Amino acid sequence: MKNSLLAIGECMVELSLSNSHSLQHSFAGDTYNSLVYAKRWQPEIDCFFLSGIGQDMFSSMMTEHWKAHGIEGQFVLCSPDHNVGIYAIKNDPSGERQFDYWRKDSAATQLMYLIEQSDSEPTWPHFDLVYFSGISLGILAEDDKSRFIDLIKRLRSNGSKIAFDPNYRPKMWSTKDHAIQWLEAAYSVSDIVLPGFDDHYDLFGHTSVEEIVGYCSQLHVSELIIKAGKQGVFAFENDRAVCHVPFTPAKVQRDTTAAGDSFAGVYLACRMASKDVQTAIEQATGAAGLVVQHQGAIVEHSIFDVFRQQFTQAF
Ligand SMILES: Nc1ncnc2c1ncn2[C@@H]1O[C@H](COP(=O)(O)OP(=O)(O)OP(=O)(O)O)[C@@H](O)[C@H]1O
Ligand SMILES: O=C(O)C(=O)C[C@H](O)[C@H](O)CO
Repeated sequence: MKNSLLAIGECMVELSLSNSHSLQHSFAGDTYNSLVYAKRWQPEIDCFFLSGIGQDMFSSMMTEHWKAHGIEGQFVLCSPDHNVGIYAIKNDPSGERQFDYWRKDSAATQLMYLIEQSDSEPTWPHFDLVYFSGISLGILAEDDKSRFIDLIKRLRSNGSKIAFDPNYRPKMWSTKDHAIQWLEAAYSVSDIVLPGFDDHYDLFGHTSVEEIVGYCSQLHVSELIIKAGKQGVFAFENDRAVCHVPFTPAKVQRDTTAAGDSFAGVYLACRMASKDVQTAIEQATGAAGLVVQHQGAIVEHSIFDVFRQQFTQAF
């Protein structure tokens, strides 16, 4: 059992409309969501979040949220003059989500400056697995993106395994080529990559799983998990097909926010607990199938735990 997981990225205030048309809030962000689901699936994993927060009211409420979810925030850095970001979820009648953001210049965008200024990196322990995403990179200034990739390289050369989800958000990139440049940099420093088929279709025009595998092979990705929507999930290890897990539609699709994040969190937690790739995908798709039935990124703990207990009995 590998025991420590570090996720790097941005957690924001999440706003969504409740049934009564009043606003409800929570705290979410793609890599943070994955961390919460990893912790819920394998509570024995020590889950750490690395980000920037501010001195605003929402920053303190956010760190309380982390504590309540068992997420260790001791490496988080506090900016004296930047606040945390906000996003709002809009759902269409089929539950597909769209986001509006208020995150420009948020504290998380200052991460590289905050790390360097605090000189905290030498104090970090070894992390068995480090997880980041295209959003973790996309929020950073151009120079900071290179420094971030260098940080990942250092963690990797110190023995951490690296996992990456492209989570392509077109608005974060000036052009597709800009996104591709950094996605390639991220793939080349990662061991496990979890792309959506749509990410590769939108960015490269890939229309088959084989094309995606061919592309990732050049970048030496050793564990490739392709989430291909209704075609299911395809797994490859060192370019060799390992398994295909078919899509099982949820009873209702209320809000697809964090479907991919919960998938990633549960998948990585299972792999850290030495489960094989197929079992990890089956458990991850099960968890994501629950998450889409609920509003917001993080499903209420009690509902999720009951689900996990019942679902994992079958394994
Ligand atoms: N309606 C659904 N029913 C069951 N499972 C679903 C449904 N929608 C998504 N999933 C599961 O979630 C996984 C990830 O979904 P998807 O690729 O749409 O996420 P995503 O676009 O990365 O989402 P996000 O960026 O919000 O996290 C799918 O591979 C599937 O296993
Ligand atoms: O879009 C982002 O940056 C977010 O992290 C918001 C959502 O929680 C996330 O996208 C869901 O995958």
